[in-house]
Amino acid sequence: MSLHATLRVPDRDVDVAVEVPTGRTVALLGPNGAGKSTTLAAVAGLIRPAAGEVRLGERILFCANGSSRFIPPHSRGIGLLAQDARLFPHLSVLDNVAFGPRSAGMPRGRARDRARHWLAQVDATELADRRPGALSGGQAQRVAIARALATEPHLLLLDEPLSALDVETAPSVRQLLRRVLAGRTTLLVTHDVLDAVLLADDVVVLDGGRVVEQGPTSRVLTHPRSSFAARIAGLNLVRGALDGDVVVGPEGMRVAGLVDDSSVEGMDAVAVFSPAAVGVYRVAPQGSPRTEVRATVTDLEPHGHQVRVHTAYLSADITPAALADLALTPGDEVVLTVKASEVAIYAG
Ligand SMILES: Nc1ncnc2c1ncn2[C@@H]1O[C@H](COP(=O)(O)OP(=O)(O)OP(=O)(O)O)[C@@H](O)[C@H]1O
Repeated sequence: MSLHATLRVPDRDVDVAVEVPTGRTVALLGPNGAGKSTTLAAVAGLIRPAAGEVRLGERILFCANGSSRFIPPHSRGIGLLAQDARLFPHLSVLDNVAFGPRSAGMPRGRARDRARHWLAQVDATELADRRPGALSGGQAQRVAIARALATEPHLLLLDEPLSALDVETAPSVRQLLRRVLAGRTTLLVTHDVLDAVLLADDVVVLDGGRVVEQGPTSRVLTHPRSSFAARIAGLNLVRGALDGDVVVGPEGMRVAGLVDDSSVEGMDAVAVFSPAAVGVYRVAPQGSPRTEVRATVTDLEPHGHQVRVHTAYLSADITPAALADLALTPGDEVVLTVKASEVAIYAG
């Protein structure tokens, strides 16, 4: 069933429209305070927006446009999975998973059969008799996934489902989610680009309580139009007006590149390029490319086998040997160069 949500929560300055087509997974991405959790909470019915509508299939779950309607969370046909498993400590794993169907009126035996089915789906059959206190974080999250699915919800809401897991456990739970989310209508809040790539068909990027970008995951990450999407995709993005084949960005920064057909002179455009395409120099090199930016190093961080040099607007990846040669530290002035052939320019 598809989700259509338009939500206005003025006291949090959130005003968004989000759609999840039937059987697809949409990731909500964005910086801290962007409005992701607020959007999820409003769809789940945990908060009541001042205006808007939430529709799941043909059913109106919430409406505050003229008429008024508010279906409580437990009657929405929505499964919610939070960061931590939040299992009932006094119930066995089996009864935790059977709890939803039981609450919906299913007889105990059938509810337990259904719970066993879903525990098998998440590779947790052998945990059925344990208490939640005797589970690892990854096991508990598997059980929580089974519990969310056991109610056979029309929509699944996932709020940073892997963020409480350690780095060894997260990949296997991510794989499990990839399996169980296939063909399900799901809205996923995440900070992690891997979750978006591996789990989501489409992404919606929020910033400051507004949708700033949306589209298929692969397009948003290869051709970002928002600085947040560019950052998580590990790309540099300069936004500005197009002047010939140059984007004129903040503080007069000029970045030349290959202009996509859709870009039109004078309109807002973005120049996008990899940090690996950026050269770093103490003094401007002879015969340098047309893009040359003076900048101050703000930070240095390891990045795979390279070092990522951050400045106010751009980042560059250089080898440790080059770093040693340049003897860079934060606060140093550098010249950054980018070849136009490495820069994609398109409408912003
Ligand atoms: N319980 C609350 N009461 C009032 N304002 C809130 C509450 N929770 C969040 N806010 C505010 O609403 C705005 C959106 O926050 P929200 O938690 O939805 O963002 P988020 O994108 O989920 O952020 P994060 O990634 O940090 O979880 C922020 O300005 C935040 O300060």
